[in-house]
Amino acid sequence: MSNAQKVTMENGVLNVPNNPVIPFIIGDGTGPDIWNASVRVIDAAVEKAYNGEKKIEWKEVLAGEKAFNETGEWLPQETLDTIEEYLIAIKGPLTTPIGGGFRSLNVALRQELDLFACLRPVRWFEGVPSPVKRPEDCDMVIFRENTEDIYAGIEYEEGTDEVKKIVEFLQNEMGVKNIRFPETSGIGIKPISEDGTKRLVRSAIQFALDNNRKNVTIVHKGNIMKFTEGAFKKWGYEVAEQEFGDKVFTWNQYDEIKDKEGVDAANKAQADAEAAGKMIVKDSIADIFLQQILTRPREFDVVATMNLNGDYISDALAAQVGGIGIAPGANINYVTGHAIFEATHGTAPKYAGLDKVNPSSVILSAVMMLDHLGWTEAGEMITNSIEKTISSKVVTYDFARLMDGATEVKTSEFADELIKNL
Ligand SMILES: NC(=O)C1=CN([C@@H]2O[C@H](COP(=O)(O)OP(=O)(O)OC[C@H]3O[C@@H](n4cnc5c(N)ncnc54)[C@H](OP(=O)(O)O)[C@@H]3O)[C@@H](O)[C@H]2O)C=CC1
Ligand SMILES: O=C(O)CCC(=O)C(=O)O
Ligand SMILES: [Mg+2]
Repeated sequence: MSNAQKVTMENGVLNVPNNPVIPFIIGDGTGPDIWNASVRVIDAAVEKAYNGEKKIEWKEVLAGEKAFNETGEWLPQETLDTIEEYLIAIKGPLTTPIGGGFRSLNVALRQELDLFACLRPVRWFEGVPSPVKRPEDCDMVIFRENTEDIYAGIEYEEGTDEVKKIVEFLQNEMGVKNIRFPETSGIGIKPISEDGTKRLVRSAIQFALDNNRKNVTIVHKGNIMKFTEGAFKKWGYEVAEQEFGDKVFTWNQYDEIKDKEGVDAANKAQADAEAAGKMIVKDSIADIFLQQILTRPREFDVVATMNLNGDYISDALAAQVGGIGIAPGANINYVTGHAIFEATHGTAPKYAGLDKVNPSSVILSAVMMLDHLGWTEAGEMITNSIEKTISSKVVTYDFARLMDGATEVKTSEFADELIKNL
């Protein structure tokens, strides 16, 4: 008889039984290849780390093509209810059609379950091929706001009655004169709120303090989008100063001191704060940020940003440490405890069913999940095995094409190798 039980959360603390039920979504495209390899590695690590005393009871829930084929719905309510009930889940990538069709199921899962923080750690593993000279200098954690921004899906298609109404409202009631081609524009709306910003930046700062990270950078395009991205910066600094004032020093405080007392006083205030062990909270405009993470990655650590910036930054930083094949992530609501772990990459449809792509992103997402559950020994075992396997140059196609003397293996064979090296 199965002893499987739910993971629960009480007073902000997760309660994890030895046989937790964890729902999983297999994913579209390369999802099944990756999942079938990953689950073997996760189970083997848990078995070995706890001598069989702990075991995950996997519960499949449907989304995407498999859900549509079996139920006629892309994201059945039962899937949302199950994840709501069992708290922690893991998923493969899901396809989103471009320019029409249904809206992103990945985004829908995040919004429906209010998983407001998309956490994407970016670090280099010894031996992984990278386009930069010193990939080891890149060690960052992205906190991407996951429920707002243009991802809220408030968009009106060119030529429709809806867009006509919006354009007329903007022109007639709001005095807008600069819609360049009003007859042929589609319109998207970008909501960014104080509540949404503050809960995200609060989580990022708390994470940075708990994990002894060097600094938090608020990344925005506030010079152009003043009341959305600019407000994100303002509210971000407010959280930092009002809620973490004894633990952080902000560049906003630096600027205020500089304006009143001059640059020397501001430099001294920052130096004193750092000497007192305070963490720096700074900000960067998104375009220059994308240059500086390449040229001076050591200056950045935890990154707090909005949904679209976070999406771009995730893939750009992944490239720096070896690519999207080794880029894990988690979508978390720190208040309710709900979390869905998933890779940064998508379904890579051209490789679907070929048993070819790198499963490391999903496997490392599972490591994040094991750490989140407090099963750090199993997570560490997997991380060590990935390092050992890559160092021995046994890798999937994405790394093999960039490495001299590599042995290219299939997704399933890479998993075999990881299990052998646990
Ligand atoms: N969270 C999610 O579920 C996400 C879903 N998507 C969806 O996925 C679909 C495809 O999106 P697309 O823009 O092509 O992006 P993808 O991330 O799916 O793939 C782009 C490229 O990245 C490389 N890649 C992706 N996954 C792996 C892997 N596991 N191992 C090695 N290389 C990998 C491949 O590069 P190469 O060609 O160089 O070999 C691939 O062609 C879209 O429908 C999109 O909406 C996208 C992102 C996230
Ligand atoms: O939902 C999608 O199709 C894309 C999502 C995405 O790019 C991401 O989560 O980084
Ligand atoms: Mg993306």
